[in-house]
Amino acid sequence: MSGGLDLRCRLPLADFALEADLSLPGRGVTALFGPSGSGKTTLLRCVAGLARAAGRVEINGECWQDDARRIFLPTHQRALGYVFQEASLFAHLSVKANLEFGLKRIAPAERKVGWDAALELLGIGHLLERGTGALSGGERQRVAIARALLTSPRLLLMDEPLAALDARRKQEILPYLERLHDELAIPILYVSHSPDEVARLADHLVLLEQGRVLASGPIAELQARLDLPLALDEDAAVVVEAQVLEHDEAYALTRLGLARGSIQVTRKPLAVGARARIKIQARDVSIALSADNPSSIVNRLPARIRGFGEAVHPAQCLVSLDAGGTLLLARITRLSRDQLDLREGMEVVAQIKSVALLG
Ligand SMILES: Nc1ncnc2c1ncn2[C@@H]1O[C@H](COP(=O)(O)OP(=O)(O)OP(=O)(O)O)[C@@H](O)[C@H]1O
Repeated sequence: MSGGLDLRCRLPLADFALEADLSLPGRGVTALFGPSGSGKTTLLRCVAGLARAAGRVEINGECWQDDARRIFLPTHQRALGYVFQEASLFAHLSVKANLEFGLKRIAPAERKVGWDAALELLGIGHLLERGTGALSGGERQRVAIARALLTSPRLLLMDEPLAALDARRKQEILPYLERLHDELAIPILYVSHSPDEVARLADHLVLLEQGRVLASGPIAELQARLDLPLALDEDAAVVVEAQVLEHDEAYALTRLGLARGSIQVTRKPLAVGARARIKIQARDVSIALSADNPSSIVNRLPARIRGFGEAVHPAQCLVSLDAGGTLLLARITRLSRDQLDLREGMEVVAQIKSVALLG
């Protein structure tokens, strides 16, 4: 395999065994998601060479481990950046000196992320002369990420980088992480417990359970699957990539284009043509048999029923829908399903009551 991340890791520990075979995209953010103790950190440690799993680790054509060929690069020979929950900066050095430490590890000819680019991406140019003790938690984390980037990694490992921050700081730092995602070609493996973070940042999702891969795939596909725990969450939702088509100033609405068709959201300060990631919760999607009936719901998309699943509450069921290539999840009552006589393959209208713009 030349492109992408090829991870085959087997690591038996005392009461736990990691067994992961993953082929992941070579760019963008892959989120590792799963309950506490499912093996997320252990997998990152195996990729970093900090834990000695059996198997193979190949990053966009660069081999870091292949037992069959007796290759095992020690961590310091793997071009990776590792960002932890708590930023591990050198306390006695200024921000600038911390960053220079990252940069100096790489010969100038091999640098892929320049000094100015890293400062700009993380918005930390004004902090250079500060001591690390004079930084907020969010600033510390941005400096730690910039330091990791200055080592020009071929892979960035992030283990719950926002977990130690309060809600406000999290919101403050998320836009910077989104920029990394949009502007860098470096793939990111991102461990998180937070469905919100995952929805905002991830392109690809790996669900882990007890050391095994429950599912791996594009985020929208996994979120719409009825056989995975994600669909059972009270806040179950799908993310949808959309594009700003136009603004309707008279009604203060913005129209977003989907794979096919479009939806309208309250006026957003976005340029026409800009990409927008939106989240549609299962509880906000209802189903009608046709679009003929007048309704106050603005967003109504023709859709085909892909299947039904059980919901947590026995009064409800889940419906997976394909609205012209956009996958949606609806949570409706079983009573409505039977009264409307909904069946797999049926053409219906998905009515979307509310859409959240992420970011
Ligand atoms: N060195 C070790 N020796 C024995 N068991 C270990 C070792 N390291 C981790 N484990 C066990 O492996 C399992 C997976 O741990 P890991 O930290 O990878 O999970 P996680 O999904 O990252 O969890 P969390 O979300 O709580 O951080 C746990 O049961 C843990 O106790």
